[in-house]
Amino acid sequence: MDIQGAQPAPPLEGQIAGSSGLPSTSLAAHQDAGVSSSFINTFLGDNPYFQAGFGLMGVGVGLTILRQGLVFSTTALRRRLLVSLEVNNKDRAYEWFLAWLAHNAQSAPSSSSRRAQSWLRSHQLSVETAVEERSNGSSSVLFRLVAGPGTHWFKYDGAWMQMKRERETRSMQLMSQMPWETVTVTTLSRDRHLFSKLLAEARDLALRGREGKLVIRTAWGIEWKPFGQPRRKRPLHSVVLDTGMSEKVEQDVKAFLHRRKWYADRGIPYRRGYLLHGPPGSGKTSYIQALAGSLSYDICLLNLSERGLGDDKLNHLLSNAPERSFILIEDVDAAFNKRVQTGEDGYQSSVTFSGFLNALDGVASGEERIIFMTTNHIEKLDPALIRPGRVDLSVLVGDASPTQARTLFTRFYGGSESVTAQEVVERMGKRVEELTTDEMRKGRRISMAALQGLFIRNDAQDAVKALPELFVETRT
Ligand SMILES: Nc1ncnc2c1ncn2[C@@H]1O[C@H](COP(=O)(O)OP(=O)(O)OP(=O)(O)O)[C@@H](O)[C@H]1O
Repeated sequence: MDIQGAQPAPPLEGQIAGSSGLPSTSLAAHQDAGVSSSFINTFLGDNPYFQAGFGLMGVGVGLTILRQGLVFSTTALRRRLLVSLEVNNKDRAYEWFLAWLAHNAQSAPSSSSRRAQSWLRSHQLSVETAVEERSNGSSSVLFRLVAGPGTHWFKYDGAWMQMKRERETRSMQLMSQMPWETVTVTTLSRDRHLFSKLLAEARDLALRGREGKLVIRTAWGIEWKPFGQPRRKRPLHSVVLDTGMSEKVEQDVKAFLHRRKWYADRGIPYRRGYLLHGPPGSGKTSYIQALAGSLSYDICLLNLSERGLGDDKLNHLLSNAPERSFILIEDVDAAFNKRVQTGEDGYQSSVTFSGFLNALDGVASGEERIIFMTTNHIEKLDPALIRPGRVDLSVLVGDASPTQARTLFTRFYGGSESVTAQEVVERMGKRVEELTTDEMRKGRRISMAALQGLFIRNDAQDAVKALPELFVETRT
């Protein structure tokens, strides 16, 4: 092939003029225009660089339009076909959902629950450590693998779901100093009804784990957070108080709980304060925990010496305790006996005595509130603290009375099927009561905690023998 012949002839001025369609007389007049037109044509039509630039630009624009079209149609499709659920770690459902997912991941797919077949499709896992208490009192530490930050897939009730766990690393929750986290679950729109089922299952699983358990919360900044795993409830009758005392407190709390409307009708703040005072080891704390458990209440443990706790935070915490919970302030005498609260390390808390009094009965107090305070030294308490309205019922929980000692003995060693064994226990129980009465006449006492220790260490006969040695002179 003749390559020369195939090349276009170089353009001539005449050809350009001719091609413009002008008569030859106007050629001179339009010479300038012809020159520039020729220049543009040369530049646009024949310059390979310019042609390539235009081509590239065209391709770029085309691609951008295509991409935007794709984004647009994907978004539209997502909107129509997919549905997402977002839960952040401020919400209680967050923990429930992760625990539910971990639970099903461990038991699937041979799980007895066919509906909740779910398992993690991911290599990004986080560990959660839990302490499991067994019915015989022993406990073991369990590691549960939960979905870590990243993308995971699971199947629930026949529907595939994508779960994205994201952690915000640049900002922290102000009070708890925990990072913000979000879980987004996405599935097909037609399966949206599964979200509420799934959340209900997660909630039920969490609550089932708490059934028969007592949740103890402590303050984290201005929030109440569970402290450790829920504990097994202690039966109320296992805390042996002096005759009628347990019933007195229990009935008072129950009566209060039934009088919500009565308080509202009279415009009285719906709150009640209890003070349990007495020597160490007499069962004050155990009783409050057992009572909370028997009423299906939780405990919010408030430490007034806590670093960083000021009047404002205290006020907020007391006004925003979770529903169905007792606020427990232990050793309240230690906190304010000099009206300045000093921690063991010399740290002085910024909670002031007047701030505490205001928080107890200030205007900001929340709806229902039950506060229990304990002390070993009621005489050290400021009268302002124990006046009615702040403390409505004050109960002395003392050292073991003869009846208490005998009841505790029977609880430890009784319960035999055999009549003769029961008789022996009964006889020895009476002996414990006599011994205790004798010692008390001499002005000597024993705490319930010491009795419990004695009964744990010895069999019935040895316990009765060793009993007199444990009495101490009455405390002044
Ligand atoms: N009345 C009681 N009945 C049964 N057990 C008791 C009783 N009193 C104390 N105990 C046992 O003694 C231990 C200590 O009890 P607890 O902490 O409740 O006493 P406390 O009065 O709150 O003591 P402190 O004033 O030192 O805080 C617990 O293990 C508890 O089981």
